[in-house]
Amino acid sequence: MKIKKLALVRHGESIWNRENRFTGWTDVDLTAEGVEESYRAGDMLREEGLTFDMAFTSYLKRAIKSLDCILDRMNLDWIPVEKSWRLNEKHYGALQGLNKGETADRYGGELVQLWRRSYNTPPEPLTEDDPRNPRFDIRYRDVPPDDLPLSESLKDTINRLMPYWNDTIFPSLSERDNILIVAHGNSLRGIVKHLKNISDDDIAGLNLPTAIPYIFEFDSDLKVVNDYFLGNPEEIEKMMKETASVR
Ligand SMILES: O=C(O)[C@@H](COP(=O)(O)O)OP(=O)(O)O
Repeated sequence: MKIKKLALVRHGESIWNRENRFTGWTDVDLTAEGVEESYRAGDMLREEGLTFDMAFTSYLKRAIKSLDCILDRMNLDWIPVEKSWRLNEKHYGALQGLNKGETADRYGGELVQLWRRSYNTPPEPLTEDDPRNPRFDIRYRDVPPDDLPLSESLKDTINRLMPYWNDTIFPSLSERDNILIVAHGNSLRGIVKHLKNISDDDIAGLNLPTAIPYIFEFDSDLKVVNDYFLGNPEEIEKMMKETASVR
């Protein structure tokens, strides 16, 4: 039986990850460590003997540049890459740019955790005239304006992600052997929730560390038969705890 593989990788550390700020759709770059850990992710995938026929990423440079680093280390710079705004991070609304720890001090840790990890509750939206409204950003000019968010819950993120998963990413697995998605903490949590049928409550407990490949194996009927992270389980556990906290 031919096993097909999907690798999910959250981008390497971004400048706002380092500064502990809510990022969402803000297009911040990688730190030097973020570049290094993305290269390391490429090494891990190569050493695992994996190769990919196609890759998908978001419209945000922290994911695009991480993907480039991974493909570079795998000598796969040539494979087709498709970008979609639907793989962007959850839109963090008016929280974007704020320090996560300071926001918890101001509003209380519980409310901040609700904004970060609840399934249904979006943060306060940006105002329509906020210069950060994605309608003012040329990269989204082909997206129907009503589809562009001013804030999102995980549920909203999944709702805009699933059409792309169902119409493009998942069908590509029928034609290809292995595919790679480099995206974001919350957009990838949406994909994992779907693939593992995780409940709305339990998905709050999944915290994906930066640049750690998460592999899903599919049988010939494209049913998930196995999933595992690459790397040292104890270190990954520690990184997940760090991702979960607001510091
Ligand atoms: O938008 C952000 O701040 C982080 C996730 O933050 P949390 O939901 O973990 O607070 O997204 P990413 O760095 O994966 O693009």
